[in-house]
Amino acid sequence: MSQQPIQNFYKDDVAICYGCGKHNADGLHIKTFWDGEIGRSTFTPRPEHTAFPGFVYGGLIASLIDCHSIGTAIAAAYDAAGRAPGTDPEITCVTGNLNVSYLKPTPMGVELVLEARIKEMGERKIVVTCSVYAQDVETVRAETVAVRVPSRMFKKEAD
Ligand SMILES: CCCCC/C=C\C/C=C\C/C=C\C/C=C\CCCC(=O)SCCNC(=O)CCNC(=O)[C@H](O)C(C)(C)COP(=O)(O)OP(=O)(O)OC[C@H]1O[C@@H](n2cnc3c(N)ncnc32)[C@H](O)[C@@H]1OP(=O)(O)O
Repeated sequence: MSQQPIQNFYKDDVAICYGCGKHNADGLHIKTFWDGEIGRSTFTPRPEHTAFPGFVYGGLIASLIDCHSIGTAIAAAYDAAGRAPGTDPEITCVTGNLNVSYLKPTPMGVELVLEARIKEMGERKIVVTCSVYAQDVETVRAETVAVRVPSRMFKKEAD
């Protein structure tokens, strides 16, 4: 298991994502630990993440899956290239597709565990599956298409 989450290696000037940017003070700070096979993450929803009494808002869960799956794709892509995370040239992905199945209501008040795996590793397209567990019960399952993009693609012209 990597000691540091992949998000620690995102470049400072772009690490402002609401879900996982270390420089977004109001963000969720989702962290992905990749062990070469599985990307793992944990998150304990706060009261403001409630959907209805006692249960977690599905949009919050989709956000957790989104950034964790993209983080898993990026970590796995560095691995597949035989490179240490964060080394140049930077590997960056965006979400092309996010498909979430809510299997059971997800309870508030417990730590959620996310496990993500690589289903397909292409040149540009990386397909990631992800399950969310609450007290060892799988409540949500998702499949995400991560698409590799040039890391400077979305930078502002002035930068
Ligand atoms: C929104 C800006 C984000 C900018 C980020 C940039 C830098 C950040 C740098 C470091 C940060 C590090 C990590 C990122 C941190 C957080 C991630 C948060 C996740 C998000 O919150 S991110 C926001 C939501 N996200 C978007 O805002 C995407 C808008 N969109 C586009 O920018 C294009 O639409 C794009 C690039 C997706 C594709 O455009 P394209 O022209 O490059 O793609 P192309 O046709 O060449 O396809 C190549 C292969 O991807 C497959 N493919 C393409 N699109 C697909 C789709 N929609 N569904 C399923 N598969 C798809 C094809 O089937 C083909 O597959 P194959 O190779 O197998 O043939």
